[in-house]
Amino acid sequence: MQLVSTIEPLRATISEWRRAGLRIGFVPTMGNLHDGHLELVRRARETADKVVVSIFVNPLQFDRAADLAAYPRTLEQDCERLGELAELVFTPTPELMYPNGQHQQTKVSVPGVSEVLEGALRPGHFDGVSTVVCKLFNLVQPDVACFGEKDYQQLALIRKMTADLNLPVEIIGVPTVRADDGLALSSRNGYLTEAERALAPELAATMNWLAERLAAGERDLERLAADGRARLDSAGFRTDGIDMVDADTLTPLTGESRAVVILMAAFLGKARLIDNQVVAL
Ligand SMILES: Nc1ncnc2c1ncn2[C@@H]1O[C@H](COP(=O)(O)OP(=O)(O)OP(=O)(O)O)[C@@H](O)[C@H]1O
Ligand SMILES: CC(C)(CO)[C@@H](O)C(=O)[O-]
Ligand code: BAL
Repeated sequence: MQLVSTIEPLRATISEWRRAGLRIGFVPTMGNLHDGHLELVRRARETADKVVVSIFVNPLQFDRAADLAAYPRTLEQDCERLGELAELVFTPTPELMYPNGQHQQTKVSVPGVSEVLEGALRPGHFDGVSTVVCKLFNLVQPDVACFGEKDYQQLALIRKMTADLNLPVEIIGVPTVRADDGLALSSRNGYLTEAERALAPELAATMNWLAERLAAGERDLERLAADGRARLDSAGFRTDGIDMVDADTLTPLTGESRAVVILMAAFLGKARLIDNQVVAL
């Protein structure tokens, strides 16, 4: 596996692969790789000849400075975990990605989806995500890119950006990888104390409970969200958001809606955990 941190050798390798007619798969990450990330890499492998993984803790998408400072950076361990699963790992610095500083950077902003739900809770977050992913797509020039369904709204944002800008990249969504007790794998799980980690599966359990009630025909969404919030808060979480919206449009349910997505976000100690589940209507 080739480790590259500047643009010139990245472009040289990509050009060589493209000239040889090889199909390039891409998995953007912020590092601290776990089995969820490896599943994305395996999925990319299935469809591509060469796989590129980027590891970049993108300052543009952090709305809290403390969150950015604390974010785990474990490059050596990440490269060991990847082994030969990827041909190239791209690890740019913030200076390389934003040479004129973050304020002077041209931004990509996806209307609608970037502003609601998680976008309203984390101002500027999704503009940071769409901007960095667009730049990474231009650098890596992948045929296909894999994103986790765990970040449901992010996946919707990337799909819309790719379609709206006619980017020649196929986007694949990969189902959430979970620990045996149901907790969605996340780099931020590492912030949990042992006691908090034992409590953490309650987030998925509460989500499943809401999903069952929806599947059984309950439609009072305000009541469901309030019940979910009460259950999480009494278990020791600080609920940040529980939303139930149209799974295709991320807007309020209508008579036309085919499925609802439950979007959960809650703080547990220092960690902000998210999860989601789609329920057919
Ligand atoms: N449990 C998981 N299952 C499947 N995909 C995942 C999982 N966790 C993260 N991903 C995906 O991996 C990609 C990189 O995500 P990222 O590096 O932010 O990891 P993360 O574990 O979600 O970290 P964070 O705690 O910051 O959210 C994204 O497409 C994300 O959706
Ligand atoms: C897609 C991404 C790598 C962009 O920085 C990030 O938002 C993530 O890790 O999900
Ligand atoms: N996994 C989404 C990236 C973030 O939380 O900043």
